[in-house]
Amino acid sequence: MRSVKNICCIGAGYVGGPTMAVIAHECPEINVTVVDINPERIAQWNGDNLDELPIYEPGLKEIVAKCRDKNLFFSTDVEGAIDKSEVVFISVNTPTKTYGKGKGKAADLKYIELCARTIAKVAKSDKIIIEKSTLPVRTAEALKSILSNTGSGVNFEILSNPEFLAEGTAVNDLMNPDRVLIGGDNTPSGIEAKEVLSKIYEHWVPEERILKTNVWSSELSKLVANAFLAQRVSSINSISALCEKTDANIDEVSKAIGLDSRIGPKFLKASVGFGGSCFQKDILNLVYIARSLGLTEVADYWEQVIIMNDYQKSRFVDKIITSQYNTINGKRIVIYGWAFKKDTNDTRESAAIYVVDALLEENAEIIVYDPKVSEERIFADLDYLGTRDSSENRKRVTVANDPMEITKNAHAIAILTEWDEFKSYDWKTIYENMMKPAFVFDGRRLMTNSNLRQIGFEYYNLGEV
Ligand SMILES: NC(=O)c1ccc[n+]([C@@H]2O[C@H](COP(=O)([O-])OP(=O)(O)OC[C@H]3O[C@@H](n4cnc5c(N)ncnc54)[C@H](O)[C@@H]3O)[C@@H](O)[C@H]2O)c1
Ligand SMILES: O=c1ccn([C@@H]2O[C@H](COP(=O)(O)OP(=O)(O)O[C@H]3O[C@H](CO)[C@@H](O)[C@H](O)[C@H]3O)[C@@H](O)[C@H]2O)c(=O)[nH]1
Repeated sequence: MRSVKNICCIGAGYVGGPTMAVIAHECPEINVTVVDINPERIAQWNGDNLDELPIYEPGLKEIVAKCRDKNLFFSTDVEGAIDKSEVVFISVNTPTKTYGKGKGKAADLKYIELCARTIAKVAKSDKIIIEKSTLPVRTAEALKSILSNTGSGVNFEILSNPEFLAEGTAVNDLMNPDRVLIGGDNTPSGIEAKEVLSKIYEHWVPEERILKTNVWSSELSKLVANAFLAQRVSSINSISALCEKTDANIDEVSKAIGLDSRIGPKFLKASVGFGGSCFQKDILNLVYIARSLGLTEVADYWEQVIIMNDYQKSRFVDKIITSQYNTINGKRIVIYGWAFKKDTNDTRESAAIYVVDALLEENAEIIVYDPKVSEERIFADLDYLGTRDSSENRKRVTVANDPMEITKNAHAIAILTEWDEFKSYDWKTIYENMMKPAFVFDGRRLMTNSNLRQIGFEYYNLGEV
Protein backbone atom coordinates (compact mmCIF):
# COMPACT_ATOMS: atom_id res chain seq x y z
CA MET A 1 0.00 0.00 0.00
CA ARG A 2 1.33 3.44 -0.85
CA SER A 3 2.59 5.49 2.06
CA VAL A 4 1.39 9.01 2.62
CA LYS A 5 3.92 11.71 3.41
CA ASN A 6 2.19 14.77 2.02
CA ILE A 7 -1.45 15.73 2.10
CA CYS A 8 -2.89 18.79 0.46
CA CYS A 9 -6.32 20.27 1.12
CA ILE A 10 -7.83 22.71 -1.36
CA GLY A 11 -10.01 25.15 0.59
CA ALA A 12 -9.00 26.71 3.91
CA GLY A 13 -12.51 27.27 5.20
CA TYR A 14 -14.64 26.05 8.09
CA VAL A 15 -14.05 22.43 7.09
CA GLY A 16 -10.60 22.47 5.46
CA GLY A 17 -8.93 24.47 8.26
CA PRO A 18 -10.07 22.51 11.35
CA THR A 19 -10.05 19.08 9.62
CA MET A 20 -6.50 19.45 8.41
CA ALA A 21 -5.34 20.90 11.73
CA VAL A 22 -6.63 17.77 13.46
CA ILE A 23 -5.04 15.43 10.87
CA ALA A 24 -1.71 17.25 11.29
CA HIS A 25 -2.03 17.02 15.06
CA GLU A 26 -2.80 13.30 15.06
CA CYS A 27 -0.40 12.29 12.27
CA PRO A 28 2.91 13.99 13.08
CA GLU A 29 4.74 12.10 10.32
CA ILE A 30 2.51 13.58 7.59
CA ASN A 31 2.98 17.07 6.18
CA VAL A 32 -0.36 18.77 5.68
CA THR A 33 -0.67 21.83 3.44
CA VAL A 34 -3.94 23.74 3.28
CA VAL A 35 -4.24 25.95 0.20
CA ASP A 36 -6.73 28.57 -0.85
CA ILE A 37 -7.15 31.08 -3.64
CA ASN A 38 -8.10 33.70 -1.09
CA PRO A 39 -4.80 35.31 0.02
CA GLU A 40 -6.41 37.17 2.93
CA ARG A 41 -7.73 33.96 4.40
CA ILE A 42 -4.32 32.33 4.14
CA ALA A 43 -2.66 35.40 5.70
CA GLN A 44 -5.09 35.14 8.62
CA TRP A 45 -4.28 31.44 9.11
CA ASN A 46 -0.58 32.38 9.13
CA GLY A 47 -1.00 35.47 11.32
CA ASP A 48 0.90 35.92 14.58
CA ASN A 49 -2.22 36.60 16.60
CA LEU A 50 -3.97 33.26 17.07
CA ASP A 51 -7.07 35.08 18.27
CA GLU A 52 -7.47 36.33 14.72
CA LEU A 53 -7.64 33.03 12.86
CA PRO A 54 -10.33 33.27 10.17
CA ILE A 55 -12.46 30.75 12.03
CA TYR A 56 -13.40 30.73 15.66
CA GLU A 57 -13.77 27.22 17.08
CA PRO A 58 -13.14 26.22 20.68
CA GLY A 59 -9.79 24.36 20.90
CA LEU A 60 -8.69 25.23 17.36
CA LYS A 61 -6.08 27.87 18.07
CA GLU A 62 -4.28 25.57 20.51
CA ILE A 63 -3.92 22.87 17.82
CA VAL A 64 -2.84 25.39 15.19
CA ALA A 65 -0.28 26.82 17.62
CA LYS A 66 1.19 23.35 18.16
CA CYS A 67 1.38 22.22 14.53
CA ARG A 68 1.69 25.31 12.35
CA ASP A 69 4.98 25.52 10.46
CA LYS A 70 5.93 22.08 11.81
CA ASN A 71 3.70 19.74 9.79
CA LEU A 72 0.77 22.07 9.12
CA PHE A 73 1.14 24.77 6.48
CA PHE A 74 -1.20 27.33 4.97
CA SER A 75 -0.38 28.58 1.50
CA THR A 76 -1.72 30.18 -1.67
CA ASP A 77 0.49 27.94 -3.81
CA VAL A 78 -2.33 25.63 -4.88
CA GLU A 79 -0.43 24.02 -7.75
CA GLY A 80 2.77 23.42 -5.79
CA ALA A 81 0.90 21.71 -2.95
CA ILE A 82 -1.07 19.47 -5.32
CA ASP A 83 2.08 18.48 -7.16
CA LYS A 84 3.91 17.23 -4.09
CA SER A 85 0.98 15.43 -2.39
CA GLU A 86 -0.10 11.80 -2.68
CA VAL A 87 -3.52 12.63 -1.24
CA VAL A 88 -5.55 15.71 -2.18
CA PHE A 89 -8.67 16.70 -0.26
CA ILE A 90 -11.13 19.01 -2.00
CA SER A 91 -12.89 21.11 0.60
CA VAL A 92 -14.09 24.10 -1.36
CA ASN A 93 -17.50 25.70 -1.01
CA THR A 94 -20.49 24.22 -2.84
CA PRO A 95 -23.16 26.91 -2.45
CA THR A 96 -26.65 26.86 -3.91
CA LYS A 97 -26.63 28.09 -7.51
CA THR A 98 -27.66 31.72 -7.91
CA TYR A 99 -28.01 31.64 -11.70
CA GLY A 100 -29.07 29.52 -14.64
CA LYS A 101 -30.48 26.00 -14.53
CA GLY A 102 -31.25 24.88 -11.00
CA LYS A 103 -30.97 28.47 -9.68
CA GLY A 104 -31.86 28.61 -5.98
CA LYS A 105 -31.83 24.81 -5.68
CA ALA A 106 -28.94 22.89 -7.21
CA ALA A 107 -25.40 22.93 -5.84
CA ASP A 108 -23.00 25.18 -7.72
CA LEU A 109 -20.10 22.95 -8.67
CA LYS A 110 -17.95 25.57 -10.41
CA TYR A 111 -15.36 25.62 -7.60
CA ILE A 112 -15.17 21.82 -7.59
CA GLU A 113 -14.69 21.67 -11.32
CA LEU A 114 -11.95 24.28 -11.15
CA CYS A 115 -10.14 22.15 -8.56
CA ALA A 116 -10.42 19.07 -10.78
CA ARG A 117 -9.03 20.98 -13.77
CA THR A 118 -6.14 22.34 -11.71
CA ILE A 119 -5.31 18.86 -10.41
CA ALA A 120 -5.52 17.45 -13.93
CA LYS A 121 -3.15 20.14 -15.17
CA VAL A 122 -0.59 19.90 -12.39
CA ALA A 123 -0.39 16.22 -11.40
CA LYS A 124 2.67 14.29 -12.51
CA SER A 125 2.24 11.30 -10.18
CA ASP A 126 -0.71 9.08 -9.14
CA LYS A 127 -2.98 10.62 -6.53
CA ILE A 128 -5.95 9.88 -4.35
CA ILE A 129 -8.50 12.66 -4.71
CA ILE A 130 -10.93 13.02 -1.85
CA GLU A 131 -14.27 14.80 -2.00
CA LYS A 132 -14.54 16.42 1.42
CA SER A 133 -17.04 19.02 0.24
CA THR A 134 -20.72 18.06 0.34
CA LEU A 135 -21.69 17.14 -3.20
CA PRO A 136 -24.70 15.93 -5.15
CA VAL A 137 -24.79 12.19 -5.59
CA ARG A 138 -22.73 11.10 -8.63
CA THR A 139 -20.37 14.11 -8.60
CA ALA A 140 -17.43 11.71 -8.42
CA GLU A 141 -18.37 10.67 -11.93
CA ALA A 142 -17.83 14.21 -13.21
CA LEU A 143 -14.54 14.47 -11.35
CA LYS A 144 -13.44 11.16 -12.83
CA SER A 145 -14.32 12.30 -16.31
CA ILE A 146 -12.24 15.48 -16.01
CA LEU A 147 -9.30 13.71 -14.37
CA SER A 148 -9.18 10.69 -16.63
CA ASN A 149 -9.05 12.72 -19.83
CA THR A 150 -5.73 14.43 -19.25
CA GLY A 151 -3.70 12.01 -21.37
CA SER A 152 -0.83 12.35 -18.89
CA GLY A 153 -0.87 8.70 -17.85
CA VAL A 154 -1.42 9.70 -14.20
CA ASN A 155 -3.95 7.57 -12.29
CA PHE A 156 -6.47 9.15 -9.98
CA GLU A 157 -8.57 7.30 -7.47
CA ILE A 158 -11.59 9.29 -6.32
CA LEU A 159 -13.04 8.87 -2.87
CA SER A 160 -15.96 10.48 -1.11
CA ASN A 161 -15.24 11.32 2.52
CA PRO A 162 -17.96 13.73 3.64
CA GLU A 163 -17.49 15.73 6.80
CA PHE A 164 -20.04 15.59 9.62
CA LEU A 165 -18.56 18.16 12.00
CA ALA A 166 -20.87 20.80 13.39
CA GLU A 167 -19.62 24.33 13.86
CA GLY A 168 -18.91 25.40 17.40
CA THR A 169 -17.91 21.83 18.27
CA ALA A 170 -15.71 21.16 15.23
CA VAL A 171 -12.56 20.14 17.08
CA ASN A 172 -14.37 17.78 19.41
CA ASP A 173 -16.41 16.31 16.54
CA LEU A 174 -13.23 15.73 14.55
CA MET A 175 -11.39 14.17 17.48
CA ASN A 176 -14.32 11.91 18.43
CA PRO A 177 -16.44 11.35 15.32
CA ASP A 178 -19.51 9.11 15.52
CA ARG A 179 -18.28 7.66 12.26
CA VAL A 180 -15.95 8.39 9.39
CA LEU A 181 -17.48 7.60 6.03
CA ILE A 182 -15.28 6.59 3.11
CA GLY A 183 -16.87 5.87 -0.25
CA GLY A 184 -14.94 4.51 -3.20
CA ASP A 185 -14.96 2.05 -6.03
CA ASN A 186 -14.91 -1.61 -5.16
CA THR A 187 -12.11 -2.26 -7.67
CA PRO A 188 -8.67 -3.36 -6.36
CA SER A 189 -7.28 0.18 -6.69
CA GLY A 190 -10.45 1.67 -5.17
CA ILE A 191 -10.27 -0.70 -2.20
CA GLU A 192 -6.60 0.16 -1.74
CA ALA A 193 -7.32 3.89 -1.82
CA LYS A 194 -10.04 3.49 0.83
CA GLU A 195 -7.53 1.61 2.94
CA VAL A 196 -4.93 4.39 2.56
CA LEU A 197 -7.40 6.99 3.78
CA SER A 198 -8.65 4.71 6.52
CA LYS A 199 -5.09 4.33 7.84
CA ILE A 200 -4.82 8.10 8.22
CA TYR A 201 -7.98 8.21 10.36
CA GLU A 202 -6.95 5.12 12.30
CA HIS A 203 -4.27 7.25 13.96
CA TRP A 204 -7.04 8.36 16.32
CA VAL A 205 -10.42 6.92 15.24
CA PRO A 206 -11.29 3.34 16.30
CA GLU A 207 -11.44 1.13 13.23
CA GLU A 208 -15.02 0.04 13.89
CA ARG A 209 -16.17 3.64 13.43
CA ILE A 210 -14.70 3.84 9.94
CA LEU A 211 -17.38 2.89 7.47
CA LYS A 212 -16.48 1.99 3.90
CA THR A 213 -19.17 2.11 1.22
CA ASN A 214 -19.49 2.62 -2.47
CA VAL A 215 -18.96 6.19 -3.59
CA TRP A 216 -22.61 6.96 -4.34
CA SER A 217 -23.86 5.77 -0.95
CA SER A 218 -21.28 8.00 0.69
CA GLU A 219 -22.22 11.11 -1.31
CA LEU A 220 -25.93 10.53 -0.74
CA SER A 221 -25.57 9.72 2.97
CA LYS A 222 -24.15 13.18 3.66
CA LEU A 223 -27.19 14.92 2.15
CA VAL A 224 -29.53 12.51 3.92
CA ALA A 225 -27.88 12.98 7.33
CA ASN A 226 -28.38 16.74 7.10
CA ALA A 227 -31.94 16.34 5.82
CA PHE A 228 -32.84 14.09 8.78
CA LEU A 229 -31.25 16.45 11.31
CA ALA A 230 -32.97 19.51 9.86
CA GLN A 231 -36.25 17.59 9.66
CA ARG A 232 -36.11 17.01 13.41
CA VAL A 233 -35.68 20.74 14.02
CA SER A 234 -38.54 21.60 11.68
CA SER A 235 -40.71 18.92 13.27
CA ILE A 236 -40.20 20.24 16.78
CA ASN A 237 -40.59 23.83 15.57
CA SER A 238 -43.93 22.95 14.00
CA ILE A 239 -45.01 21.57 17.38
CA SER A 240 -43.78 24.74 19.12
CA ALA A 241 -46.47 26.66 17.23
CA LEU A 242 -49.04 24.16 18.44
CA CYS A 243 -47.79 24.50 22.02
CA GLU A 244 -48.37 28.24 21.91
CA LYS A 245 -52.01 27.61 21.07
CA THR A 246 -52.64 24.81 23.55
CA ASP A 247 -50.84 25.63 26.81
CA ALA A 248 -48.47 22.72 26.25
CA ASN A 249 -44.79 23.46 26.83
CA ILE A 250 -42.38 22.59 24.02
CA ASP A 251 -39.48 21.58 26.31
CA GLU A 252 -41.78 19.23 28.20
CA VAL A 253 -43.00 17.73 24.94
CA SER A 254 -39.40 17.39 23.64
CA LYS A 255 -38.33 15.66 26.81
CA ALA A 256 -41.34 13.36 26.85
CA ILE A 257 -40.83 12.18 23.28
CA GLY A 258 -37.03 12.20 23.43
CA LEU A 259 -37.00 9.73 26.30
CA ASP A 260 -38.37 7.15 23.89
CA SER A 261 -35.10 5.48 22.94
CA ARG A 262 -36.38 5.05 19.39
CA ILE A 263 -36.68 8.84 19.05
CA GLY A 264 -33.77 9.98 21.24
CA PRO A 265 -33.25 13.39 22.89
CA LYS A 266 -30.97 15.21 20.44
CA PHE A 267 -31.97 17.87 17.92
CA LEU A 268 -35.33 18.49 19.56
CA LYS A 269 -34.66 22.04 20.73
CA ALA A 270 -37.25 24.45 19.39
CA SER A 271 -35.75 27.63 17.96
CA VAL A 272 -36.39 30.62 15.77
CA GLY A 273 -35.29 28.40 12.88
CA PHE A 274 -32.23 26.51 11.82
CA GLY A 275 -29.45 28.34 10.03
CA GLY A 276 -25.92 27.54 8.97
CA SER A 277 -24.32 27.01 5.64
CA CYS A 278 -25.42 23.40 5.24
CA PHE A 279 -28.97 22.43 6.16
CA GLN A 280 -30.88 24.60 3.70
CA LYS A 281 -28.34 24.18 0.90
CA ASP A 282 -28.16 20.42 1.24
CA ILE A 283 -31.93 19.92 1.45
CA LEU A 284 -32.48 22.17 -1.56
CA ASN A 285 -29.95 20.02 -3.34
CA LEU A 286 -31.69 16.79 -2.31
CA VAL A 287 -35.03 18.22 -3.43
CA TYR A 288 -33.52 19.26 -6.75
CA ILE A 289 -32.02 15.83 -7.35
CA ALA A 290 -35.29 14.06 -6.47
CA ARG A 291 -37.29 16.38 -8.73
CA SER A 292 -34.80 15.99 -11.59
CA LEU A 293 -35.22 12.23 -11.30
CA GLY A 294 -39.01 12.55 -11.52
CA LEU A 295 -39.58 11.77 -7.83
CA THR A 296 -42.06 14.60 -7.22
CA GLU A 297 -43.51 13.22 -3.97
CA VAL A 298 -40.05 12.68 -2.52
CA ALA A 299 -39.03 16.22 -3.47
CA ASP A 300 -42.22 17.73 -2.00
CA TYR A 301 -41.74 15.78 1.22
CA TRP A 302 -38.27 17.17 1.90
CA GLU A 303 -39.08 20.66 0.67
CA GLN A 304 -41.56 20.92 3.52
CA VAL A 305 -38.61 20.99 5.97
CA ILE A 306 -37.50 24.31 4.46
CA ILE A 307 -41.04 25.67 4.24
CA MET A 308 -41.54 24.98 7.96
CA ASN A 309 -38.22 26.68 8.76
CA ASP A 310 -39.25 29.82 6.87
CA TYR A 311 -42.61 29.74 8.63
CA GLN A 312 -40.91 29.62 12.03
CA LYS A 313 -38.88 32.77 11.28
CA SER A 314 -41.87 34.71 9.98
CA ARG A 315 -44.03 33.53 12.90
CA PHE A 316 -41.41 34.93 15.28
CA VAL A 317 -41.41 38.28 13.49
CA ASP A 318 -45.23 38.38 13.59
CA LYS A 319 -45.11 37.79 17.33
CA ILE A 320 -42.75 40.75 17.81
CA ILE A 321 -45.06 43.00 15.82
CA THR A 322 -48.44 41.89 17.19
CA SER A 323 -47.25 41.92 20.82
CA GLN A 324 -46.22 45.55 20.43
CA TYR A 325 -49.69 46.74 19.44
CA ASN A 326 -49.21 45.91 15.76
CA THR A 327 -46.53 48.49 15.11
CA ILE A 328 -42.79 48.60 15.57
CA ASN A 329 -42.37 51.70 13.43
CA GLY A 330 -39.52 53.73 14.98
CA LYS A 331 -39.24 51.36 17.95
CA ARG A 332 -35.79 50.49 19.25
CA ILE A 333 -35.27 46.74 19.08
CA VAL A 334 -32.13 45.18 20.49
CA ILE A 335 -30.92 41.98 18.84
CA TYR A 336 -28.90 39.65 21.04
CA GLY A 337 -26.98 37.30 18.77
CA TRP A 338 -26.31 37.22 15.05
CA ALA A 339 -24.40 33.91 14.58
CA PHE A 340 -26.49 30.94 13.44
CA LYS A 341 -25.70 29.16 16.71
CA LYS A 342 -23.51 29.79 19.73
CA ASP A 343 -19.73 29.35 19.81
CA THR A 344 -19.17 30.24 16.17
CA ASN A 345 -18.62 33.45 14.25
CA ASP A 346 -20.36 31.96 11.21
CA THR A 347 -23.52 33.77 10.17
CA ARG A 348 -24.41 31.96 6.95
CA GLU A 349 -28.19 31.53 6.68
CA SER A 350 -28.56 32.69 10.27
CA ALA A 351 -32.18 33.25 11.29
CA ALA A 352 -31.09 36.66 12.63
CA ILE A 353 -30.51 37.97 9.10
CA TYR A 354 -34.06 37.23 7.99
CA VAL A 355 -35.70 38.31 11.22
CA VAL A 356 -33.90 41.67 11.20
CA ASP A 357 -34.61 42.21 7.53
CA ALA A 358 -38.32 41.72 8.20
CA LEU A 359 -38.21 44.05 11.23
CA LEU A 360 -36.52 46.71 9.09
CA GLU A 361 -39.34 46.39 6.58
CA GLU A 362 -41.63 47.47 9.44
CA ASN A 363 -39.39 50.52 10.03
CA ALA A 364 -37.94 49.39 13.34
CA GLU A 365 -34.66 50.80 14.61
CA ILE A 366 -32.24 47.91 15.16
CA ILE A 367 -29.25 47.60 17.47
CA VAL A 368 -27.27 44.37 17.23
CA TYR A 369 -24.88 42.80 19.67
CA ASP A 370 -23.05 39.54 19.06
CA PRO A 371 -19.94 38.55 21.00
CA LYS A 372 -18.12 37.06 17.98
CA VAL A 373 -19.56 38.55 14.80
CA SER A 374 -18.03 41.69 13.31
CA GLU A 375 -19.94 44.81 12.25
CA GLU A 376 -18.64 44.35 8.73
CA ARG A 377 -20.11 40.82 8.56
CA ILE A 378 -23.51 41.93 9.84
CA PHE A 379 -23.82 44.66 7.22
CA ALA A 380 -22.53 42.33 4.50
CA ASP A 381 -25.27 39.82 5.43
CA LEU A 382 -27.99 42.46 5.25
CA ASP A 383 -26.66 44.04 2.08
CA TYR A 384 -26.49 40.62 0.41
CA LEU A 385 -30.27 40.27 0.68
CA GLY A 386 -30.64 43.36 -1.47
CA THR A 387 -33.88 44.39 0.23
CA ARG A 388 -32.71 48.01 0.51
CA ASP A 389 -29.66 50.19 -0.18
CA SER A 390 -26.62 49.48 1.91
CA SER A 391 -26.65 53.15 3.03
CA GLU A 392 -30.19 52.63 4.32
CA ASN A 393 -29.08 49.50 6.25
CA ARG A 394 -26.30 51.55 7.86
CA LYS A 395 -28.73 54.31 8.77
CA ARG A 396 -31.24 52.00 10.41
CA VAL A 397 -28.99 49.40 12.05
CA THR A 398 -26.34 49.98 14.69
CA VAL A 399 -23.84 47.33 15.69
CA ALA A 400 -22.70 47.71 19.27
CA ASN A 401 -20.00 46.37 21.59
CA ASP A 402 -21.72 46.98 24.89
CA PRO A 403 -24.74 44.72 25.43
CA MET A 404 -26.01 46.63 28.47
CA GLU A 405 -25.67 50.19 27.19
CA ILE A 406 -27.79 49.46 24.12
CA THR A 407 -30.80 48.47 26.17
CA LYS A 408 -31.30 52.10 27.25
CA ASN A 409 -34.68 53.23 25.94
CA ALA A 410 -35.14 50.02 23.98
CA HIS A 411 -38.69 48.80 23.47
CA ALA A 412 -37.80 45.17 23.00
CA ILE A 413 -35.00 42.62 22.99
CA ALA A 414 -34.98 39.64 20.63
CA ILE A 415 -32.67 36.76 21.54
CA LEU A 416 -31.66 35.07 18.29
CA THR A 417 -28.50 33.12 19.24
CA GLU A 418 -28.12 31.05 22.40
CA TRP A 419 -24.83 32.60 23.60
CA ASP A 420 -24.28 31.57 27.24
CA GLU A 421 -23.20 35.05 28.27
CA PHE A 422 -26.73 36.42 27.73
CA LYS A 423 -27.91 34.38 30.71
CA SER A 424 -25.45 36.05 33.06
CA TYR A 425 -26.48 39.63 32.26
CA ASP A 426 -27.95 41.85 34.94
CA TRP A 427 -31.53 41.63 33.68
CA LYS A 428 -32.85 43.86 36.48
CA THR A 429 -30.72 46.73 35.20
CA ILE A 430 -31.73 45.91 31.64
CA TYR A 431 -35.37 46.16 32.69
CA GLU A 432 -34.76 49.54 34.31
CA ASN A 433 -32.98 50.74 31.17
CA MET A 434 -35.85 49.88 28.85
CA MET A 435 -39.09 51.57 27.84
CA LYS A 436 -42.16 50.04 29.47
CA PRO A 437 -43.70 47.63 28.89
CA ALA A 438 -40.31 46.01 28.28
CA PHE A 439 -40.53 43.06 25.89
CA VAL A 440 -38.17 40.10 25.55
CA PHE A 441 -38.73 37.75 22.59
CA ASP A 442 -36.72 34.64 23.25
CA GLY A 443 -36.14 32.76 20.01
CA ARG A 444 -33.88 30.24 21.71
CA ARG A 445 -35.70 29.53 24.98
CA LEU A 446 -32.46 30.67 26.58
CA MET A 447 -34.01 32.43 29.55
CA THR A 448 -36.56 29.73 30.35
CA ASN A 449 -35.38 29.23 33.90
CA SER A 450 -34.78 32.88 34.72
CA ASN A 451 -37.22 35.18 36.40
CA LEU A 452 -37.80 37.67 33.61
CA ARG A 453 -41.56 37.80 34.22
CA GLN A 454 -41.03 38.43 37.93
CA ILE A 455 -38.68 41.29 37.11
CA GLY A 456 -41.50 42.80 35.09
CA PHE A 457 -40.72 41.89 31.49
CA GLU A 458 -43.33 40.91 28.95
CA TYR A 459 -41.55 37.67 28.17
CA TYR A 460 -42.34 35.60 25.06
CA ASN A 461 -40.68 32.21 25.24
CA LEU A 462 -41.00 30.47 21.90
CA GLY A 463 -43.04 27.29 22.24
CA GLU A 464 -45.12 28.11 25.30
CA VAL A 465 -47.82 30.52 26.25
N1 LIG B 1 -19.20 24.50 7.41
C1 LIG B 1 -19.47 23.31 7.88
O1 LIG B 1 -19.73 23.15 9.06
C2 LIG B 1 -19.46 22.10 7.00
C3 LIG B 1 -19.53 20.83 7.59
C4 LIG B 1 -19.50 19.72 6.76
C5 LIG B 1 -19.39 19.86 5.39
N2 LIG B 1 -19.33 21.10 4.84
C6 LIG B 1 -19.13 21.19 3.39
O2 LIG B 1 -17.73 21.42 3.16
C7 LIG B 1 -17.54 22.28 2.03
C8 LIG B 1 -16.72 23.50 2.43
O3 LIG B 1 -17.49 24.23 3.36
P1 LIG B 1 -16.83 25.40 4.23
O4 LIG B 1 -17.86 25.80 5.22
O5 LIG B 1 -15.48 24.99 4.68
O6 LIG B 1 -16.67 26.53 3.09
P2 LIG B 1 -15.85 27.89 3.18
O7 LIG B 1 -16.51 28.84 2.26
O8 LIG B 1 -15.62 28.27 4.61
O9 LIG B 1 -14.41 27.50 2.59
C9 LIG B 1 -14.18 27.15 1.26
C10 LIG B 1 -12.85 27.75 0.82
O10 LIG B 1 -12.52 27.23 -0.48
C11 LIG B 1 -11.80 28.24 -1.18
N3 LIG B 1 -11.81 27.93 -2.61
C12 LIG B 1 -12.85 27.93 -3.48
N4 LIG B 1 -12.44 27.55 -4.71
C13 LIG B 1 -11.11 27.29 -4.61
C14 LIG B 1 -10.13 26.84 -5.54
N5 LIG B 1 -10.45 26.57 -6.80
N6 LIG B 1 -8.86 26.70 -5.11
C15 LIG B 1 -8.52 26.95 -3.83
N7 LIG B 1 -9.42 27.38 -2.90
C16 LIG B 1 -10.70 27.54 -3.28
C17 LIG B 1 -12.54 29.51 -0.82
O11 LIG B 1 -11.73 30.64 -1.04
C18 LIG B 1 -12.85 29.26 0.68
O12 LIG B 1 -11.86 29.82 1.52
C19 LIG B 1 -18.94 22.58 1.51
O13 LIG B 1 -19.25 21.66 0.50
C20 LIG B 1 -19.83 22.34 2.71
O14 LIG B 1 -21.13 21.98 2.35
C21 LIG B 1 -19.34 22.22 5.61
O1 LIG C 1 -32.21 21.01 18.38
C1 LIG C 1 -31.73 21.84 17.59
C2 LIG C 1 -30.48 21.65 16.96
C3 LIG C 1 -30.02 22.62 16.07
N1 LIG C 1 -30.77 23.73 15.83
C4 LIG C 1 -30.26 24.74 14.87
O2 LIG C 1 -29.90 24.08 13.67
C5 LIG C 1 -28.83 24.77 13.03
C6 LIG C 1 -27.71 23.82 12.69
O3 LIG C 1 -27.09 23.38 13.88
P1 LIG C 1 -25.94 22.27 13.91
O4 LIG C 1 -26.38 21.11 13.15
O5 LIG C 1 -25.57 22.06 15.32
O6 LIG C 1 -24.73 23.04 13.21
P2 LIG C 1 -24.03 22.92 11.77
O7 LIG C 1 -22.64 23.41 11.95
O8 LIG C 1 -24.88 23.55 10.74
O9 LIG C 1 -23.91 21.34 11.50
C7 LIG C 1 -24.77 20.64 10.61
O10 LIG C 1 -24.34 20.81 9.27
C8 LIG C 1 -22.97 20.38 9.04
C9 LIG C 1 -22.62 20.75 7.62
O11 LIG C 1 -23.03 19.82 6.69
C10 LIG C 1 -22.88 18.89 9.32
O12 LIG C 1 -21.55 18.45 9.08
C11 LIG C 1 -23.30 18.61 10.76
O13 LIG C 1 -23.28 17.20 11.01
C12 LIG C 1 -24.70 19.17 10.99
O14 LIG C 1 -25.07 19.02 12.36
C13 LIG C 1 -28.42 25.89 13.99
O15 LIG C 1 -29.00 27.10 13.58
C14 LIG C 1 -28.99 25.44 15.32
O16 LIG C 1 -29.26 26.50 16.18
C15 LIG C 1 -31.97 23.93 16.45
O17 LIG C 1 -32.64 24.93 16.24
N2 LIG C 1 -32.43 22.97 17.33
